[in-house]
This record gives sequence, C-alpha cells and structure tokens, in this order.
Amino acid sequence: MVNKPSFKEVPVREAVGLVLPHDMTQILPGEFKGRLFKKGHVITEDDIEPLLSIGKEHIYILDMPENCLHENEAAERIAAAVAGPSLTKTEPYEGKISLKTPVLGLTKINEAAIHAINSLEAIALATVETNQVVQPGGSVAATRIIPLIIEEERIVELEKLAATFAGPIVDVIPFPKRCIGLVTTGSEVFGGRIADKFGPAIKAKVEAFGSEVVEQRFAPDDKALIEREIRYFVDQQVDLILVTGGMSVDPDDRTPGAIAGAGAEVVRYGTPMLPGSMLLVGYIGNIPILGLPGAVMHEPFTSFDVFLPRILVGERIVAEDMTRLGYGGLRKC
Ligand SMILES: Nc1nc2c(c(=O)[nH]1)N[C@H]1C(S)=C(S)[C@@H](COP(=O)(O)OP(=O)(O)OC[C@H]3O[C@@H](n4cnc5c(N)ncnc54)[C@H](O)[C@@H]3O)O[C@H]1N2
Ligand code: MOO
Repeated sequence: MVNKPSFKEVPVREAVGLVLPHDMTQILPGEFKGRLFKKGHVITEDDIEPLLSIGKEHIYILDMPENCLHENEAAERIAAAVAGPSLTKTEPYEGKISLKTPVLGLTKINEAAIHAINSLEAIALATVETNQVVQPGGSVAATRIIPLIIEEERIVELEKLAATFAGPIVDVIPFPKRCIGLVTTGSEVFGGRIADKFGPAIKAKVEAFGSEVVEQRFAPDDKALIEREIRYFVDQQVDLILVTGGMSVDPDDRTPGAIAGAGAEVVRYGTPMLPGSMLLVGYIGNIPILGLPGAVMHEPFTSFDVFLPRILVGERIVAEDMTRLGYGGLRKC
C-alpha cells in the first residue's frame, strides 16, 4: 500500500523560517534564467518580495512518506540506471541531472531503451542522437521526473527495465589514436598540373579525432598503380586506408576498380547521402578502406564524416548502415 504524500500549502508571507522543498526558478527573458533559490534554503523576511516577484504566493511544506523520492533523488537514481561508466553526472539543478562526457568521443545511445523508459509515467529522459561526436564537457543526456515527488516503486520499475538492456543505455566511446594511410589519385595532381587539396582536408578531419595520416602517397589514374599504393599500406598494417578522387563515372575514374583489385571486400559503393554519394566502403581483411569522392575535399560534412568516427572507434560498417543514410541524408546538393 502506497502512502500518498501530503502537500501543505503555506502562504509565502507566513513562511519565514520554513525550508524550501525544491529549487525555484526565475525567468527574465533575455536577461536571466536560473535558480533563484536552492532546495533546502530557509526562508527569511528578505526572501518574501523576491518569491512574490517570481509568482510564488504559496510554498509547499512536504510531508514525505518513506516510500517516496524527492525529484532530486529520483533524477540521481535514473541517471545512475542509464549512464555508462565514462560519463559524469551534474548536481541536481531545478530537479534535473545532466550526463556529460569528460572526453572527446562518439555517443552510443540505446534508442529502444530510451523510448521504453520514457513510456513510463512521469519520467523525462532526453538524449542526443546516437553516433554523434561530442566534445569534452558536452551533454549527452538529461533527466528529471515531472512531479515534485514520486513513489519509489516507480523508480525501481525503471531500474529493472534499464537492467533488461545489454550494456549502458547512454555512453560515450573515446577515440583511440589510429594510423591512417592516404592514397591520392588523379593524373592532374600526380603530374603536378594542379596542387593537391585533398591531403590537407583529410589530415584536418582525422586530426580532429586525435588520429594521424602517417603517409600520403600519390598515383595517376592507373588501376595497377593505385592498387600498388593500396597494397603498400596493407603491408604497413595501417589502421585505415583512404583513397581520394576518381570515384565517379568517367573512364579515368579508376578508384573503385583498384580498391576491389587490391583485394577488398566491398561493403557498398554508393550511399544515398548528398554530399558524398559516391563513397565506397570496403575491407581488406580487417583493415577498412574507403574511396572518397570529390565532395569530401571541400564539404565540411559528407557521408565520409558520418562513417569516419564510427570506424575510428572500431565499428565495422555494414551495407545497411550505408543504405539507411537516405532518410535525412539530403544535407546539401
Ligand atoms: N555525370 C555525372 N557527373 C558527376 C557524377 C555522376 O554520378 N555523374 N558524380 C558527381 C559527384 S557526386 C562527385 S563527388 C564528382 C567527382 O567525383 P570524383 O571522386 O570522381 O572526382 P574526380 O573526378 O577525381 O575529380 C573531380 C574534381 O576534383 C579535382 N580533384 C580531385 N582530386 C584532387 C586533389 N587531390 N586535389 C585537388 N583537386 C582534386 C579534380 O581535378 C576535378 O576537378 O563528380 C560529380 N559529377
Ligand atoms: O559523392 Mo559526391 O561527393 O556526392 O558530391
């Protein structure tokens, strides 16, 4: 039998000496939004005007039955039930706790688990999407309950539900440092007719994750020569091989054939995302190899930027990962 909590309302003018039961928020649009009073604050004569100015004519005096949790404690329990070990938890603020990453990493959010938990009454658990790159200090989830207090058995139910999912429900995987071999194709670059613009763009993209292009090698639009440079990096046992240019429809576009010719198992050539539709993903043994189309050279976010972080944390990309990019994949064309 659950005892119902009792809320006694006390007029603010008669509340001097009483304890505030929760954080109290002031919103002055364009000026301030935040906690004006903290939970546990003992009300003084001087607080009465500020409380009235944020619309509090009454405050609750809570008589908490043993089987109930305050919003702060409930948020602590929910955060603990869903957070992976690498995440940090903020102090409760206005009844809400945020989960943050201390390191640069890739979000891993169990979407089905988030929907299941939010289907429980009075629970709010908001997250960013899975497979997003987050900077150190970035928030990945935040939670609170909707009422001020909740029966503990509802949180126990949530904890049991969370435990039915394998692994953490909200987590961030840090990026290990990877050694990358870069093959730049194009007779116009190889022959010195134009300056290479792919190398600097790729280096900047991988260095942002703490990885390194260990060597860049050049080849003209010749299948056998491109294959030779790919094999060079296979022999070097790099962690990832990137091949730039020559990915579309001209007779001089030799890169997809060379990647296959070098022994790659091609996951898929082409993906329904713009920019970056001519991307190829394959594997030579366990070494991922990507054919990068022209847009990767000049666009900040392409299909390459979707898969690079996942590959860097060690995930193997499958064909469905590529075909599913179409929904929401029209970024720029
Ligand atoms: N009729 C069609 N036209 C195009 C298609 C198509 O399917 N049908 N696809 C388009 C897409 S998508 C892309 S992306 C581009 C080009 O893709 P490629 O990977 O084949 O690029 P290239 O032909 O090798 O070069 C295009 C352009 O970029 C310059 N380039 C290449 N590499 C470098 C480098 N390392 N440094 C500087 N500049 C480089 C190259 O000189 C060309 O000007 O095709 C669309 N068209
Ligand atoms: O493959 Mo292209 O890179 O879509 O623009």
